Amino acid sequence: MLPDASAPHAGVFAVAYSGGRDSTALLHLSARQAQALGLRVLALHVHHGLSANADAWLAHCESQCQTWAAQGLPLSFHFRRLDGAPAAGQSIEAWAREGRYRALSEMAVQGGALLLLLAQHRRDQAETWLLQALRGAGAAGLAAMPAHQTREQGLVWARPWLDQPREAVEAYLAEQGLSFIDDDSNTDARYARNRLRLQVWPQLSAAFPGAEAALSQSAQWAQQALELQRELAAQDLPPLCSDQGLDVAVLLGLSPARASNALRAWLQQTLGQAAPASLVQRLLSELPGRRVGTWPCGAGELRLYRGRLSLGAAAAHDLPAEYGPLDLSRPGFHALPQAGGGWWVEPAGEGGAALPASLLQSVHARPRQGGEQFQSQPRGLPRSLKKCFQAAAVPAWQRGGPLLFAGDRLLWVPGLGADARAWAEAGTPGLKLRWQADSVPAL
Ligand SMILES: Nc1ncnc2c1ncn2[C@@H]1O[C@H](COP(=O)(O)OP(=O)(O)OP(=O)(O)O)[C@@H](O)[C@H]1O
Repeated sequence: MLPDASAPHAGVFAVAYSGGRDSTALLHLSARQAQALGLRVLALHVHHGLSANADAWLAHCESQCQTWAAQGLPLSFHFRRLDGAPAAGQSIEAWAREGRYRALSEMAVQGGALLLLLAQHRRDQAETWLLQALRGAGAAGLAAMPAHQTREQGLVWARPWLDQPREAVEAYLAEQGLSFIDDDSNTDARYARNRLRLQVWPQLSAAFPGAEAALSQSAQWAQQALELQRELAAQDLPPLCSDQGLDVAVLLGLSPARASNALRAWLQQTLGQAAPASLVQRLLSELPGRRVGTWPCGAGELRLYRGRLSLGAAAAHDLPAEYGPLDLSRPGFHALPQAGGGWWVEPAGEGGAALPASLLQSVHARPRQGGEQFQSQPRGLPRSLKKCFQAAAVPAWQRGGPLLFAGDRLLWVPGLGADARAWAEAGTPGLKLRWQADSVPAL
């Protein structure tokens, strides 16, 4: 059992232990150093359930740790089995990596560790750089693996051997007479890293003996370049961004490289993940000179309207016909899946541009049919919806969603709000509605 997480402390650290060559050496050396320093080590193993040998690896790791603990090394062994399966479109490798990271992080935090060590070394770093270069990566990919990184719950993930040659790890294993697992999948040529290791690396390092050191040095330069890109984007983005989206004229006023950097950073922030290079390139070539436009982005779309680029859900489904009666008189979210969204209903003080709850007890949702008249101010006149949308500068995608009626009386229109003829009287509490289309799924 892992100790209780409630009290993380510097006396414990964790090592991710696959049982392979590198993490065997790292765990053994760390445990010896921990012994000298009076610290404790958690050896963390993840059973992916993918190989027929996974049970044997788990058993090997457990018994190795028991042996070392019996010899007086201050370590304890912990493991987690992954369950589930890759999501549609997700590679087995990506699924295993995500699951492994999550399991390692949870076990480390649960065990009270603030530091988790991984055993990648300089050869791994050089390979990662090459693999990224072969995919056409920019600074973010070429930066390869960071030496340390603070992640969820303040846990620091560190790779203390990134500047150590693989030979140093092998020499340590030989010197200590340590045994380790040889993962059979390491020879599977379907994986790009294995092809690189088996077919390319021997020839590359024979022809360029300094390749490992040089490529991992390049990764360090790329890390610096990446930092600079981030710092520049942090300066450039605030004046470009508002609730309405990204100011395209100001973006395009930047130098091309700086505009591309700011756009990538904005997309990353907006989408919660890096945007495909093809989307960034397309936007940079198509945005100049455009006044309006839409670009598919995952299941949603990026939209240009009145000079601002923003992300929205793809156009809401049209309501097939009338729907109701609906009771929207209580605050909260009222879903209408048939129309691809729902209404947020919120109290709005007394009077003003809000609807009385009594009117919302029994309403009908209808698609726009043409000819509807909307009145935006109590002293105004009803006007066509088209004119009202234009006057209020409501972009096309905010006009999606059904209209609300009480009988034949128009109460509410997405993007415009409550019709002034239906507003709650002064002194009467009112409700405000907002249409929310279903969220935009990830890319
Ligand atoms: N199943 C696992 N359980 C715990 N940690 C793991 C596991 N797989 C990988 N790791 C950690 O991630 C590091 C990188 O793993 P990867 O498989 O990419 O490298 P590797 O060079 O084969 O390492 P090793 O020789 O230690 O297996 C490992 O050195 C180890 O610290």
